[in-house]
Amino acid sequence: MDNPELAAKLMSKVQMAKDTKDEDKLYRYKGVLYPRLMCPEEHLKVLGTFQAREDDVMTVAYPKCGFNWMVGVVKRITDIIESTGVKPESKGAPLIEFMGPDILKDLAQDPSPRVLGTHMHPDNIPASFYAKKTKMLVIFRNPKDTLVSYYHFYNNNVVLPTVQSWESFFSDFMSGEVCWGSYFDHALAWEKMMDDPNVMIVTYEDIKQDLIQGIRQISAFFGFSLTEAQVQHVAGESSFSAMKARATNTHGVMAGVVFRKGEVGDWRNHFTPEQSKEMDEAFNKHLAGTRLGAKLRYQLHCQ
Ligand SMILES: Nc1ncnc2c1ncn2[C@@H]1O[C@H](COP(=O)(O)OS(=O)(=O)O)[C@@H](OP(=O)(O)O)[C@H]1O
Repeated sequence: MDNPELAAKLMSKVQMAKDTKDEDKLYRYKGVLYPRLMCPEEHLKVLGTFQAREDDVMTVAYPKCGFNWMVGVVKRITDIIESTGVKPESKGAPLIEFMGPDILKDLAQDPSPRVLGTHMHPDNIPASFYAKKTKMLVIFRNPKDTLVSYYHFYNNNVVLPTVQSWESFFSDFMSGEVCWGSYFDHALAWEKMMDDPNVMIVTYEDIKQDLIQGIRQISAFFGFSLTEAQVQHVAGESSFSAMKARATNTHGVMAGVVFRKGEVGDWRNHFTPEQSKEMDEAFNKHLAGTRLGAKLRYQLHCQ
């Protein structure tokens, strides 16, 4: 793995998970479930004091919406900036809620631009990101594929409890009883920020359809100017197969857990007609008529 410190840390979490009972793996903080081994309460408690910078490069996503993909893209873009002499090295896992007080202290010394990320609900992102007007790239994904990806993630990730059944996970997801809370709560909160010039919302499905255009938009949003050849290079390095091939280096023991299938529409292999209808109704109830709902092109990808 590129980062031996991160590799060792991930390995130690895996070991700890093996010694932890399933019922102890999650806990609730302010009403929302979180994975205890990755972000214990002391991590969440110090988040409020996080000092963001105006030039932090921030990626935000509800779990399983394509966070690692976008972080991969952003890292490739900042690597290019680095190699032109603007930026020295960047560190491994960028989720601020996984860091804890010591790593956060070190991070304060890191040179800009820092590549950061979070799965936190927008209301729980440290206030300094909003105060500093830090640019935030948000990736969303259709809820049916998000649910399927999350189901496999729970089952393959030792830090999370194994789910009892597909049916029970389906119902937990629908009621928001999963880590980081309800998909719909996150979506509705971002919907309110669609006009914020410091927020850019993209969808997994649109980026999958046109990665090159996505990279052009993302680099322009963060104020990085790439040549067309550099855009093509980043795209080549950010395809699912390229990222999966590098995953043992970039994600250590989590490689196979994070880079699973990388497709649009896998929900068709999992959902019963009744579950599909239930999700359609939930989507209509929460997101029909919203701009984020339209952006997700639900009818195209989920019906
Ligand atoms: N390069 C690329 N192209 C297409 N798809 C990709 C890519 N990288 C990751 N993925 C897929 O994204 C899903 C994981 O989402 P996250 O990274 O948000 O998961 S996490 O919550 O941060 O663990 C997960 O989706 P599923 O395969 O459907 O489970 C990954 O395979």
